[in-house]
Amino acid sequence: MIRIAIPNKGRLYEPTISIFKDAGLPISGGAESRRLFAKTPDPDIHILFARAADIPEYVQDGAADVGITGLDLIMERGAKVETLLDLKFGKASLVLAVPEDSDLQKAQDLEGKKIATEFPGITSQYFERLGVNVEIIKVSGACEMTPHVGIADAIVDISSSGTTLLINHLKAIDTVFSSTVYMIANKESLKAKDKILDIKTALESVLNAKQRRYLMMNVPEASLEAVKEVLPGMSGPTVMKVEPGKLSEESILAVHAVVDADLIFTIVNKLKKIGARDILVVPIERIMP
Ligand SMILES: Nc1ncnc2c1ncn2[C@@H]1O[C@H](COP(=O)(O)OP(=O)(O)OP(=O)(O)O)[C@@H](O)[C@H]1O
Ligand SMILES: O=P(O)(O)OC[C@H]1O[C@H](OP(=O)(O)OP(=O)(O)O)[C@H](O)[C@@H]1O
Ligand SMILES: [Mg+2]
Repeated sequence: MIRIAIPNKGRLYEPTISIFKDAGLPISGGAESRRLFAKTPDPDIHILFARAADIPEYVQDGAADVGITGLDLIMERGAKVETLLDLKFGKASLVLAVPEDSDLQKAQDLEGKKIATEFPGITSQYFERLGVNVEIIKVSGACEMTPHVGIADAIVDISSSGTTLLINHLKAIDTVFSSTVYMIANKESLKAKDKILDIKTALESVLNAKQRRYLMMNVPEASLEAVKEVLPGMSGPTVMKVEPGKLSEESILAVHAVVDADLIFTIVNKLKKIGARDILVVPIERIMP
């Protein structure tokens, strides 16, 4: 049996549910129902809902074999786990920020100052690395308020859009840590349970697919070589003969290819110019190389 701990609420909940669904492991009976456990279509794979911040510990201790949570939370706990895969969502930075009218411009200017944070571990490592002595004040929320009430001179806090800093008249002067969500595993479980790597492969296939599109088009046979030049494809395009219709004797081929999502705009324009038509761009659910 494999137990996967996933966030039970907050920003990471929905995208985690969604990637498991796309990976072919839809989770039935979500955390909205206040349940602690849920099932997947694989009778061997069970879900445990937990606070994102507690997941590194659960995985380290073996309460869960696999966990999905933010790299910042994993580092903060100093959890001894295997980091298997960057899932690329839940992007956020831990930034060092000071009041916007402050003269403090860089970490070195904070010698002897007070820093409020929800991440004392990562923050103290950051200042130690720079050889700057600071006093760390641990808070458990509303960190942005602390410089304005004399509790701290600066903060290290999560920033994503930057809106919260702006509203609270703070400016970031350095990035302390960049975080995304990771799949982690218990070290012993990883050695004993092969299926953990199958789960990793399934999640990886969803990430691969997100960056690609399936392109379908009809091409006059005479344009095939030109079309092939435009299509970078994973391997060469698939080419199929289209049965001639009643109205046209022209020899038409159906061409299919997988292409990089970032290149779609350029490629489709080129294809139109060299005679491709009936072009369809389709999302892909998973790609297993
Ligand atoms: N804008 C953001 N604010 C806070 N955390 C974020 C943000 N974007 C991504 N994250 C990541 O989400 C994780 C924190 O998730 P958590 O569920 O603890 O907080 P939350 O989504 O703010 O929920 P809540 O604070 O309501 O419990 C961290 O790994 C963090 O890096
Ligand atoms: O750069 P932004 O997009 O504004 O996001 C950053 C803010 O979001 C988080 O707070 P959250 O809303 O989770 O409230 P919390 O402090 O109660 O966790 C985080 O602690 C910052 O305050
Ligand atoms: Mg929060």
